[in-house]
Amino acid sequence: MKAIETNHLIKKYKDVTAVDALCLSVKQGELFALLGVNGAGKTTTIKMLSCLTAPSGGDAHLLGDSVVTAPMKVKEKINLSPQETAVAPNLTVRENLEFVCGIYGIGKAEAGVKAKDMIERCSLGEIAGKKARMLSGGWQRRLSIAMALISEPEILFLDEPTLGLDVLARRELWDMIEKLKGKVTVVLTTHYLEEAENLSDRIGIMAGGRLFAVGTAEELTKKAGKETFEEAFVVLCRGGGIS
Ligand SMILES: Nc1ncnc2c1ncn2[C@@H]1O[C@H](COP(=O)(O)OP(=O)(O)OP(=O)(O)O)[C@@H](O)[C@H]1O
Repeated sequence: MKAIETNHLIKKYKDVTAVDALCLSVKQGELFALLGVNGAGKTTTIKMLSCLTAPSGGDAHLLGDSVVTAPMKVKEKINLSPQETAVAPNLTVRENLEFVCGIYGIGKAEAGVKAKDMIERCSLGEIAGKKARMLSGGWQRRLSIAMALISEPEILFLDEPTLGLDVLARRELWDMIEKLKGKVTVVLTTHYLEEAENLSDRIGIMAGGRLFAVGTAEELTKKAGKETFEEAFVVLCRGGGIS
């Protein structure tokens, strides 16, 4: 069974078609990057797949369940770390993790164990007692991802996980995401070509709500007849008529 299978998925906002008949398939355990220019439809795609917004047409199945007819079942299997880091500023890192456990109905004792485990897994030990508002952007993003992982999702969506981070913080976050490879299916959106190239198993290039090309960075570079992935990205986007 595929982790994600979309069938002509569409989202329209009045006269704007944000996502236009998207057909995409992601394997279980795969790290898939959705790459595209501003307004390409990446966030809208993630929002439909994580049941935050209903499609205007088409459907998507996540591990066999439809976002249209079985969104509650889908929600049990997925989680999302949104573009705007959603941490409670006045709670410590540990308290944020325990708070999320509470949302999932996990009792206090188990929440403590889970939070401790997540602090270890995500290497948050040195900041576990700090209030979230005192953390740098990079640490806040790491906490946000840890909070999304605590429900043990089979599919994790990361919307622009390293947006605005410095080079070092980005590399640290990459290490964290890399560790999830093969264990959790990850779909991330990004503007950074090197992020998609370094982290992902496959890349989908979106523009104007449509998916123009899918493949490994190497395959896409070859397909475009270019030396570098950056050159290939430009060619593939222009080929889609969005230069
Ligand atoms: N709630 C909304 N109401 C109206 N239009 C919207 C809404 N959300 C998105 N759009 C439009 O849909 C299109 C796709 O937007 P989306 O945010 O999905 O793109 P994106 O690829 O994530 O862009 P970015 O990289 O800038 O975040 C854009 O034209 C955007 O203006």
